[in-house]
Amino acid sequence: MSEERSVAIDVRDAVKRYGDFTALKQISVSIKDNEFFTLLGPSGCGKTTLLRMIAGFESVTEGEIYLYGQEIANLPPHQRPVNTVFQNYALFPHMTILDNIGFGLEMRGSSKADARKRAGEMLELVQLSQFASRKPSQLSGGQQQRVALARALAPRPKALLLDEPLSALDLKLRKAMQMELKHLQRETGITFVFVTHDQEEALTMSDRIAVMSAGELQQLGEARDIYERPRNMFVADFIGETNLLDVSVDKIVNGRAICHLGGGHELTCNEVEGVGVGSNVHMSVRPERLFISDEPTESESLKGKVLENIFAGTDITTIIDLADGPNFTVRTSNSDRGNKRIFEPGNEVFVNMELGAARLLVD
Ligand SMILES: Nc1ncnc2c1ncn2[C@@H]1O[C@H](COP(=O)(O)OP(=O)(O)OP(=O)(O)O)[C@@H](O)[C@H]1O
Repeated sequence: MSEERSVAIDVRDAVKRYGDFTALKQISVSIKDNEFFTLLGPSGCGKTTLLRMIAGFESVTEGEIYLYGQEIANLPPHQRPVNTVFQNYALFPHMTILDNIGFGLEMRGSSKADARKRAGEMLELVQLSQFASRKPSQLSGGQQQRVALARALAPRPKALLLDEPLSALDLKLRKAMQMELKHLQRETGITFVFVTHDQEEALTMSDRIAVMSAGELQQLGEARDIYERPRNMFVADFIGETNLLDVSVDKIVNGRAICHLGGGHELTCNEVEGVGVGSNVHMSVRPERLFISDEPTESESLKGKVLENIFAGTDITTIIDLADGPNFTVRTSNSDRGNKRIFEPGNEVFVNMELGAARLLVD
C-alpha cells in the first residue's frame, strides 16, 4: 500500500459519552484515501458508535472528526461526503430494485432520467441488471445486500461506511460477498470503513485494521502485522488462535528477552519497552509457527510429550505437554504431510520454532 495516500477521515481524540457511560475514550485514527479500513472488536466495544459519529448520526462529545480536511461537527449526515450501508439493508419493499437505487439520487436533486441512468450503471457494477424490475422480497439475502451497496455507491460518496453488512448472510454467501466487497472497493477506489466483530473477515478484507475493546483502540496496523505482531494480550487472544503463556523474564540479551516458562523451559522473545528482568508477563506464539520433531531442529526447541492429535480436515492440531511446564498447541498443515511425521500420543518430541515466533505482550 502506498504511503503517499492522503488522509480521508481523521478522527482526533474523539470521546463519546452517553450520560455517565463513556462508549469511546479518546480515539484517534487516520483513515487514508482508497483504503479498505476495518474497525474490529467484540460487541459493545464502540465500533458502531465511531462509525455513526463519522456518518453524522451521533454527536461527538469531545475531539474532532475531519473528512477530507473539513471539520464536520456541524455538518448534517446528508451533507457529508460519505454514505452508509446498514446491516439490515433497509431497502424500500414496495419499490423495484432500480427505483430503490434511483430514489435517493432524485432526493438529492438528480432528474428522473439521470437517476435511472446512474441506477442502471450501479446495477451493472453489482451484476444485478437482470433484476432491475424486481422487488426486494424477490431477491436472495446476498442479492439484496448488493442492491444496498449499489444504492449507497450511487451518489458517488468519497467514503462508504459499512456497519456489519454481511452479518445476516450464511457462511458460504458471506465468504463470497467478502470477495465481492473487496473487488468493489478496488474497482471504485472509494475509501471503505468496515465494521465487524469477525476477526477472520477483517483479516481477509482489510488493508488496515483498528482493533478496539471497551471504547479504546488496542492496536492499529496492516492485517498481517496485527496477526504476527500483536501488541497486547487482548489482540493476541482476539485475533486468530494462539498459545498464550505466563512467563517471567530471566535475562535481556542483545535486544531479546530470555523468558522462563516453568519446569526449566526457556524461550527467547522480543524485548518490550518497560518489561525488565524479573517481570511476569504474557507471551504469545501462533500454533502454525511451531514444528514437532524427535530431535531439536531450531535454536528455540522445547522438550515435551504428545497428549493428543485432533484431525480438522485441512490440518492436524497436536497438544504437547512440556514436562512440569505448560501445554503447547501445534498446527500442522495436511498439505505437506508427506514431509512431516505425525507423532502419536505418548511420543517424546521437541516443539521447535524460529527465533522471533514467540512474542512478549505488554499487558
Ligand atoms: N444511545 C445509547 N445510549 C447509551 N449507551 C449506548 C447508546 N448507544 C450505544 N451505547 C453503548 O455504547 C457501547 C458501544 O456501543 P456500540 O454499538 O458502538 O458497540 P459495538 O462495538 O458496535 O457493538 P455491536 O457489535 O454489538 O454492535 C455499548 O456499551 C452500548 O451499550
